[in-house]
Amino acid sequence: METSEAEKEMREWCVALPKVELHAHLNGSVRNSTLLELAKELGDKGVIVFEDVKDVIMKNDRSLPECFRLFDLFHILTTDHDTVTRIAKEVVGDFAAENVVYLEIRTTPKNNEAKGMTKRSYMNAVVKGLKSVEDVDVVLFDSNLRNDETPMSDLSGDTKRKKIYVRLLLSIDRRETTSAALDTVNLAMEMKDQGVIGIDLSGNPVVGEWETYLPALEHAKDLGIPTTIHCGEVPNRKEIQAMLDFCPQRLGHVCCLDDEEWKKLKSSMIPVEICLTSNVMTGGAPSLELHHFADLYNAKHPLSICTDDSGLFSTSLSNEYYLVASTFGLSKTELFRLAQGAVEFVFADDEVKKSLRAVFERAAAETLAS
Ligand SMILES: CNc1ncnc2c1ncn2[C@@H]1O[C@H](COP(=O)(O)O)[C@@H](O)[C@H]1O
Ligand SMILES: [Zn+2]
Repeated sequence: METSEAEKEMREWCVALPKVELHAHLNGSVRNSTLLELAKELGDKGVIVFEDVKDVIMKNDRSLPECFRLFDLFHILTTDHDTVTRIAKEVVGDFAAENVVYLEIRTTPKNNEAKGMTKRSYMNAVVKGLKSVEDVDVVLFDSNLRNDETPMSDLSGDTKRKKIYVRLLLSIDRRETTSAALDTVNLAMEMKDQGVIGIDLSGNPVVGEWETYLPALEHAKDLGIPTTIHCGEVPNRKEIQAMLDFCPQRLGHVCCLDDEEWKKLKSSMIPVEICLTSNVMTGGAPSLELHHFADLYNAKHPLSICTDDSGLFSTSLSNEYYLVASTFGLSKTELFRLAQGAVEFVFADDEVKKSLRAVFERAAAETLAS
Protein backbone atom coordinates (compact mmCIF):
# COMPACT_ATOMS: atom_id res chain seq x y z
CA MET A 1 0.00 0.00 0.00
CA GLU A 2 2.78 2.35 1.02
CA THR A 3 4.75 1.53 -2.12
CA SER A 4 1.83 2.16 -4.39
CA GLU A 5 1.22 5.55 -2.72
CA ALA A 6 4.87 6.42 -3.25
CA GLU A 7 4.65 5.22 -6.83
CA LYS A 8 1.55 7.31 -7.44
CA GLU A 9 3.21 10.41 -6.00
CA MET A 10 6.32 9.87 -8.12
CA ARG A 11 4.28 9.27 -11.27
CA GLU A 12 2.37 12.50 -10.67
CA TRP A 13 5.63 14.33 -10.11
CA CYS A 14 6.94 13.02 -13.44
CA VAL A 15 3.80 14.26 -15.20
CA ALA A 16 4.15 17.72 -13.61
CA LEU A 17 7.86 17.92 -14.47
CA PRO A 18 8.42 20.17 -17.53
CA LYS A 19 9.85 17.95 -20.23
CA VAL A 20 11.60 18.20 -23.59
CA GLU A 21 10.80 15.51 -26.17
CA LEU A 22 13.38 15.15 -28.92
CA HIS A 23 12.60 11.74 -30.42
CA ALA A 24 8.95 11.07 -31.28
CA HIS A 25 7.66 9.72 -34.60
CA LEU A 26 4.30 11.13 -35.60
CA ASN A 27 2.72 7.88 -36.78
CA GLY A 28 4.18 5.98 -33.83
CA SER A 29 2.61 8.42 -31.37
CA VAL A 30 -1.02 7.99 -32.45
CA ARG A 31 -3.42 6.84 -29.74
CA ASN A 32 -4.75 3.28 -30.10
CA SER A 33 -8.30 4.63 -29.80
CA THR A 34 -7.73 6.81 -32.88
CA LEU A 35 -6.21 3.91 -34.83
CA LEU A 36 -9.19 1.74 -33.95
CA GLU A 37 -11.63 4.47 -34.97
CA LEU A 38 -9.85 4.92 -38.31
CA ALA A 39 -9.77 1.14 -38.83
CA LYS A 40 -13.50 0.99 -38.15
CA GLU A 41 -14.16 3.67 -40.79
CA LEU A 42 -12.02 1.90 -43.39
CA GLY A 43 -13.64 -1.41 -42.40
CA ASP A 44 -17.11 0.07 -43.01
CA LYS A 45 -15.94 1.24 -46.43
CA GLY A 46 -14.70 -2.28 -47.20
CA VAL A 47 -11.07 -1.15 -47.61
CA ILE A 48 -9.84 -3.40 -44.78
CA VAL A 49 -11.29 -6.12 -42.55
CA PHE A 50 -11.79 -4.34 -39.20
CA GLU A 51 -11.60 -7.40 -36.95
CA ASP A 52 -8.25 -8.49 -38.45
CA VAL A 53 -6.77 -5.03 -38.08
CA LYS A 54 -8.11 -4.67 -34.56
CA ASP A 55 -6.43 -7.91 -33.55
CA VAL A 56 -3.12 -6.72 -34.98
CA ILE A 57 -3.34 -3.35 -33.19
CA MET A 58 -4.26 -4.92 -29.84
CA LYS A 59 -1.94 -7.93 -30.02
CA ASN A 60 0.96 -6.17 -28.29
CA ASP A 61 3.69 -7.96 -30.19
CA ARG A 62 6.31 -5.26 -30.53
CA SER A 63 9.36 -7.13 -31.79
CA LEU A 64 11.42 -5.12 -34.28
CA PRO A 65 10.06 -6.84 -37.42
CA GLU A 66 6.51 -6.62 -36.03
CA CYS A 67 6.91 -2.86 -35.44
CA PHE A 68 7.61 -2.27 -39.11
CA ARG A 69 4.71 -4.46 -40.20
CA LEU A 70 2.56 -2.35 -37.87
CA PHE A 71 3.85 0.90 -39.35
CA ASP A 72 2.81 -0.30 -42.80
CA LEU A 73 -0.65 -0.91 -41.38
CA PHE A 74 -0.74 2.45 -39.55
CA HIS A 75 0.17 4.19 -42.78
CA ILE A 76 -2.82 2.62 -44.54
CA LEU A 77 -5.02 3.98 -41.75
CA THR A 78 -3.51 7.46 -41.47
CA THR A 79 -2.20 8.50 -44.86
CA ASP A 80 -4.74 10.90 -46.26
CA HIS A 81 -4.51 14.64 -45.79
CA ASP A 82 -7.34 15.07 -43.29
CA THR A 83 -6.22 12.18 -41.13
CA VAL A 84 -2.62 13.41 -41.11
CA THR A 85 -3.93 16.78 -39.92
CA ARG A 86 -5.99 15.07 -37.23
CA ILE A 87 -3.18 12.92 -35.86
CA ALA A 88 -0.71 15.83 -35.82
CA LYS A 89 -3.20 17.84 -33.80
CA GLU A 90 -3.92 15.01 -31.37
CA VAL A 91 -0.29 14.05 -30.85
CA VAL A 92 0.74 17.62 -29.97
CA GLY A 93 -2.23 17.89 -27.63
CA ASP A 94 -1.26 14.66 -25.90
CA PHE A 95 2.35 15.74 -25.35
CA ALA A 96 1.30 19.17 -24.09
CA ALA A 97 -1.19 17.57 -21.69
CA GLU A 98 1.67 15.87 -19.86
CA ASN A 99 3.71 19.08 -19.63
CA VAL A 100 6.04 18.61 -22.54
CA VAL A 101 7.16 22.20 -23.09
CA TYR A 102 9.24 21.61 -26.22
CA LEU A 103 8.53 18.91 -28.79
CA GLU A 104 10.46 17.91 -31.87
CA ILE A 105 8.11 15.68 -33.78
CA ARG A 106 9.55 13.75 -36.70
CA THR A 107 7.70 12.31 -39.64
CA THR A 108 8.41 10.84 -43.07
CA PRO A 109 6.98 12.99 -45.87
CA LYS A 110 5.08 10.60 -48.13
CA ASN A 111 4.22 10.57 -51.81
CA ASN A 112 0.96 8.74 -52.44
CA GLU A 113 -0.33 9.20 -55.96
CA ALA A 114 -3.62 7.41 -55.33
CA LYS A 115 -4.44 9.98 -52.62
CA GLY A 116 -3.10 12.93 -54.63
CA MET A 117 -0.43 13.31 -51.99
CA THR A 118 3.07 14.67 -52.43
CA LYS A 119 5.75 15.02 -49.78
CA ARG A 120 4.94 18.72 -49.72
CA SER A 121 1.17 18.27 -49.40
CA TYR A 122 1.72 15.66 -46.65
CA MET A 123 3.81 18.18 -44.70
CA ASN A 124 1.29 20.94 -45.30
CA ALA A 125 -1.32 18.66 -43.72
CA VAL A 126 0.96 18.11 -40.71
CA VAL A 127 1.52 21.86 -40.27
CA LYS A 128 -2.23 22.44 -40.56
CA GLY A 129 -2.71 19.98 -37.70
CA LEU A 130 -0.18 21.78 -35.51
CA LYS A 131 -1.91 25.09 -36.17
CA SER A 132 -5.32 23.72 -35.30
CA VAL A 133 -4.56 22.65 -31.73
CA GLU A 134 -7.09 24.54 -29.62
CA ASP A 135 -6.60 23.87 -25.92
CA VAL A 136 -2.90 24.67 -25.85
CA ASP A 137 -0.73 27.49 -27.21
CA VAL A 138 1.46 25.96 -29.90
CA VAL A 139 4.51 28.04 -30.76
CA LEU A 140 5.58 26.90 -34.18
CA PHE A 141 7.63 29.84 -35.45
CA ASP A 142 10.35 31.81 -33.76
CA SER A 143 8.64 35.06 -34.69
CA ASN A 144 5.87 34.17 -32.23
CA LEU A 145 8.44 34.48 -29.52
CA ARG A 146 9.13 38.18 -29.46
CA ASN A 147 7.81 39.90 -26.38
CA ASP A 148 5.90 36.77 -25.58
CA GLU A 149 5.05 36.75 -21.91
CA THR A 150 2.63 33.84 -21.87
CA PRO A 151 3.66 31.65 -18.93
CA MET A 152 4.64 28.08 -19.68
CA SER A 153 3.03 25.17 -17.90
CA ASP A 154 4.58 24.70 -14.50
CA LEU A 155 4.66 22.43 -11.54
CA SER A 156 2.00 24.25 -9.63
CA GLY A 157 -0.88 22.55 -11.40
CA ASP A 158 -3.08 22.87 -14.44
CA THR A 159 -4.56 26.28 -13.82
CA LYS A 160 -2.56 28.07 -16.53
CA ARG A 161 -3.11 27.52 -20.22
CA LYS A 162 -0.35 25.26 -21.41
CA LYS A 163 2.17 26.34 -24.00
CA ILE A 164 4.37 24.10 -26.11
CA TYR A 165 7.08 24.85 -28.62
CA VAL A 166 6.80 22.47 -31.56
CA ARG A 167 9.39 21.90 -34.24
CA LEU A 168 9.43 19.40 -37.10
CA LEU A 169 12.10 17.00 -38.27
CA LEU A 170 11.70 15.35 -41.66
CA SER A 171 12.55 11.65 -41.66
CA ILE A 172 14.26 9.80 -44.45
CA ASP A 173 12.93 6.23 -44.51
CA ARG A 174 15.65 3.64 -45.07
CA ARG A 175 13.54 2.16 -47.88
CA GLU A 176 13.92 5.37 -49.90
CA THR A 177 16.23 6.00 -52.86
CA THR A 178 18.99 8.61 -52.82
CA SER A 179 16.85 10.87 -54.95
CA ALA A 180 13.80 10.58 -52.64
CA ALA A 181 16.07 11.26 -49.64
CA LEU A 182 17.44 14.37 -51.38
CA ASP A 183 13.87 15.53 -52.05
CA THR A 184 13.18 15.31 -48.31
CA VAL A 185 16.22 17.43 -47.47
CA ASN A 186 15.25 20.02 -50.08
CA LEU A 187 11.72 20.06 -48.67
CA ALA A 188 13.13 20.68 -45.18
CA MET A 189 14.99 23.68 -46.58
CA GLU A 190 11.82 24.98 -48.29
CA MET A 191 9.81 24.62 -45.09
CA LYS A 192 12.33 26.26 -42.77
CA ASP A 193 9.94 29.10 -42.04
CA GLN A 194 7.18 26.66 -41.09
CA GLY A 195 8.80 25.00 -38.13
CA VAL A 196 10.94 22.41 -39.96
CA ILE A 197 14.39 22.42 -38.39
CA GLY A 198 16.08 19.09 -38.96
CA ILE A 199 16.48 15.78 -40.72
CA ASP A 200 16.19 12.28 -39.25
CA LEU A 201 17.26 8.94 -40.69
CA SER A 202 14.97 6.12 -39.57
CA GLY A 203 13.07 3.06 -40.80
CA ASN A 204 13.66 -0.65 -40.57
CA PRO A 205 17.34 -0.99 -39.58
CA VAL A 206 17.79 -4.25 -41.48
CA VAL A 207 16.73 -2.57 -44.73
CA GLY A 208 18.91 -0.38 -46.97
CA GLU A 209 22.48 0.81 -47.15
CA TRP A 210 24.18 3.80 -45.53
CA GLU A 211 25.67 4.83 -48.90
CA THR A 212 22.14 5.41 -50.23
CA TYR A 213 21.33 8.14 -47.67
CA LEU A 214 24.78 9.63 -47.27
CA PRO A 215 24.44 12.12 -50.18
CA ALA A 216 21.21 13.47 -48.66
CA LEU A 217 22.71 13.70 -45.18
CA GLU A 218 25.79 15.45 -46.60
CA HIS A 219 23.47 17.81 -48.45
CA ALA A 220 21.70 18.62 -45.18
CA LYS A 221 25.07 19.31 -43.60
CA ASP A 222 26.02 21.62 -46.48
CA LEU A 223 22.74 23.49 -46.06
CA GLY A 224 23.31 23.84 -42.31
CA ILE A 225 20.34 21.62 -41.41
CA PRO A 226 20.98 19.59 -38.23
CA THR A 227 20.64 15.81 -38.46
CA THR A 228 19.79 13.04 -36.04
CA ILE A 229 20.34 9.40 -36.96
CA HIS A 230 18.89 6.11 -35.72
CA CYS A 231 22.07 4.28 -34.87
CA GLY A 232 22.76 0.70 -33.81
CA GLU A 233 19.25 -0.66 -33.35
CA VAL A 234 20.81 -3.84 -34.71
CA PRO A 235 24.51 -4.74 -34.78
CA ASN A 236 25.99 -3.47 -38.05
CA ARG A 237 29.65 -2.66 -37.53
CA LYS A 238 30.30 -0.91 -40.83
CA GLU A 239 27.22 1.28 -40.60
CA ILE A 240 27.67 2.23 -36.94
CA GLN A 241 31.26 3.30 -37.67
CA ALA A 242 30.10 5.37 -40.64
CA MET A 243 27.34 7.00 -38.60
CA LEU A 244 29.76 7.96 -35.83
CA ASP A 245 32.20 9.29 -38.43
CA PHE A 246 29.43 11.40 -39.98
CA CYS A 247 29.07 13.23 -36.64
CA PRO A 248 25.37 14.14 -36.68
CA GLN A 249 24.08 16.65 -34.11
CA ARG A 250 22.33 13.82 -32.23
CA LEU A 251 22.04 10.04 -32.32
CA GLY A 252 19.04 7.86 -31.48
CA HIS A 253 19.21 4.55 -29.58
CA VAL A 254 22.91 3.46 -29.83
CA CYS A 255 22.00 -0.02 -28.57
CA CYS A 256 24.28 -2.49 -30.29
CA LEU A 257 27.70 -0.82 -30.10
CA ASP A 258 30.87 -2.83 -29.51
CA ASP A 259 33.60 -1.68 -27.12
CA GLU A 260 35.47 0.36 -29.66
CA GLU A 261 32.33 2.09 -30.97
CA TRP A 262 31.27 2.75 -27.42
CA LYS A 263 34.57 4.51 -26.74
CA LYS A 264 34.21 6.50 -29.93
CA LEU A 265 30.68 7.56 -29.01
CA LYS A 266 31.73 8.67 -25.56
CA SER A 267 34.66 10.71 -26.81
CA SER A 268 32.45 12.29 -29.51
CA MET A 269 30.06 13.72 -26.90
CA ILE A 270 27.24 13.49 -29.48
CA PRO A 271 23.99 13.75 -27.48
CA VAL A 272 21.99 10.52 -27.39
CA GLU A 273 18.20 10.21 -27.50
CA ILE A 274 17.40 7.42 -25.02
CA CYS A 275 14.24 5.40 -25.64
CA LEU A 276 14.00 2.87 -22.80
CA THR A 277 10.67 1.14 -23.46
CA SER A 278 11.22 1.06 -27.20
CA ASN A 279 14.66 -0.54 -26.85
CA VAL A 280 13.48 -3.19 -24.38
CA MET A 281 10.40 -4.08 -26.44
CA THR A 282 12.28 -4.34 -29.73
CA GLY A 283 15.20 -6.24 -28.19
CA GLY A 284 17.84 -3.52 -28.59
CA ALA A 285 18.40 -3.68 -24.81
CA PRO A 286 18.10 -6.94 -22.81
CA SER A 287 16.05 -5.35 -19.99
CA LEU A 288 15.39 -2.00 -18.34
CA GLU A 289 17.95 -2.77 -15.65
CA LEU A 290 20.64 -3.63 -18.20
CA HIS A 291 19.85 -0.71 -20.50
CA HIS A 292 22.91 1.31 -21.62
CA PHE A 293 21.31 4.44 -20.12
CA ALA A 294 23.11 3.67 -16.84
CA ASP A 295 26.55 3.52 -18.43
CA LEU A 296 26.07 6.73 -20.44
CA TYR A 297 24.52 8.55 -17.48
CA ASN A 298 27.38 7.56 -15.17
CA ALA A 299 29.86 8.67 -17.81
CA LYS A 300 28.05 12.06 -17.87
CA HIS A 301 27.39 11.63 -21.59
CA PRO A 302 24.84 14.15 -22.95
CA LEU A 303 21.43 12.41 -22.90
CA SER A 304 17.77 13.11 -23.37
CA ILE A 305 14.92 10.81 -22.38
CA CYS A 306 12.46 10.20 -25.22
CA THR A 307 9.47 8.03 -26.13
CA ASP A 308 10.20 7.05 -29.78
CA ASP A 309 6.65 5.76 -30.42
CA SER A 310 4.40 6.46 -27.43
CA GLY A 311 1.33 4.96 -29.16
CA LEU A 312 3.02 1.85 -30.46
CA PHE A 313 4.72 1.13 -27.14
CA SER A 314 1.89 2.35 -24.88
CA THR A 315 4.13 4.76 -23.03
CA SER A 316 4.46 8.51 -22.41
CA LEU A 317 7.38 10.79 -21.69
CA SER A 318 6.31 11.03 -18.04
CA ASN A 319 6.34 7.24 -17.85
CA GLU A 320 9.84 7.11 -19.36
CA TYR A 321 11.06 9.51 -16.65
CA TYR A 322 9.32 7.39 -14.03
CA LEU A 323 11.12 4.33 -15.39
CA VAL A 324 14.46 6.13 -15.13
CA ALA A 325 13.75 6.91 -11.48
CA SER A 326 12.37 3.51 -10.53
CA THR A 327 14.95 1.46 -12.43
CA PHE A 328 18.14 3.41 -11.84
CA GLY A 329 17.31 5.08 -8.53
CA LEU A 330 17.65 8.71 -9.64
CA SER A 331 16.42 11.27 -7.13
CA LYS A 332 13.95 14.00 -8.05
CA THR A 333 16.79 16.50 -8.30
CA GLU A 334 18.72 14.22 -10.64
CA LEU A 335 15.62 13.59 -12.73
CA PHE A 336 14.95 17.31 -12.92
CA ARG A 337 18.53 18.00 -14.06
CA LEU A 338 18.19 15.28 -16.70
CA ALA A 339 15.02 16.89 -18.08
CA GLN A 340 16.60 20.33 -17.92
CA GLY A 341 19.78 19.15 -19.65
CA ALA A 342 17.83 18.20 -22.78
CA VAL A 343 17.24 21.91 -23.47
CA GLU A 344 20.85 22.17 -24.58
CA PHE A 345 20.34 19.56 -27.33
CA VAL A 346 17.27 21.02 -29.05
CA PHE A 347 17.67 22.00 -32.70
CA ALA A 348 15.73 25.25 -32.20
CA ASP A 349 17.59 28.55 -32.04
CA ASP A 350 19.06 30.35 -29.05
CA GLU A 351 15.94 32.43 -28.42
CA VAL A 352 13.92 29.26 -27.84
CA LYS A 353 16.68 27.77 -25.72
CA LYS A 354 16.78 30.90 -23.56
CA SER A 355 13.08 30.75 -23.06
CA LEU A 356 13.22 27.05 -22.14
CA ARG A 357 16.06 27.64 -19.70
CA ALA A 358 13.85 30.19 -17.98
CA VAL A 359 10.99 27.67 -17.78
CA PHE A 360 13.23 25.19 -16.01
CA GLU A 361 14.69 27.82 -13.71
CA ARG A 362 11.20 28.83 -12.61
CA ALA A 363 10.18 25.21 -12.16
CA ALA A 364 13.36 24.44 -10.20
CA ALA A 365 12.55 27.12 -7.68
CA GLU A 366 9.19 25.46 -7.05
CA THR A 367 9.97 21.79 -7.30
CA LEU A 368 13.45 21.39 -5.88
CA ALA A 369 12.72 23.44 -2.82
CA SER A 370 9.94 21.05 -1.75
C1 LIG B 1 11.02 1.30 -33.11
N1 LIG B 1 12.15 1.97 -33.61
C2 LIG B 1 12.21 2.62 -34.83
N2 LIG B 1 13.32 2.45 -35.58
C3 LIG B 1 13.43 3.01 -36.79
N3 LIG B 1 12.47 3.74 -37.36
C4 LIG B 1 11.36 3.93 -36.67
C5 LIG B 1 11.17 3.40 -35.37
N4 LIG B 1 9.97 3.80 -34.91
C6 LIG B 1 9.42 4.55 -35.92
N5 LIG B 1 10.25 4.60 -36.98
C7 LIG B 1 10.03 5.28 -38.29
O1 LIG B 1 8.94 6.17 -38.16
C8 LIG B 1 7.88 5.81 -39.08
C9 LIG B 1 6.52 6.11 -38.45
O2 LIG B 1 6.32 7.50 -38.32
P1 LIG B 1 6.08 8.49 -39.56
O3 LIG B 1 5.29 7.74 -40.60
O4 LIG B 1 7.44 8.89 -40.07
O5 LIG B 1 5.33 9.62 -38.96
C10 LIG B 1 8.11 4.34 -39.34
O6 LIG B 1 7.53 3.94 -40.56
C11 LIG B 1 9.63 4.25 -39.34
O7 LIG B 1 10.16 4.66 -40.60
ZN1 LIG C 1 12.87 6.31 -33.57
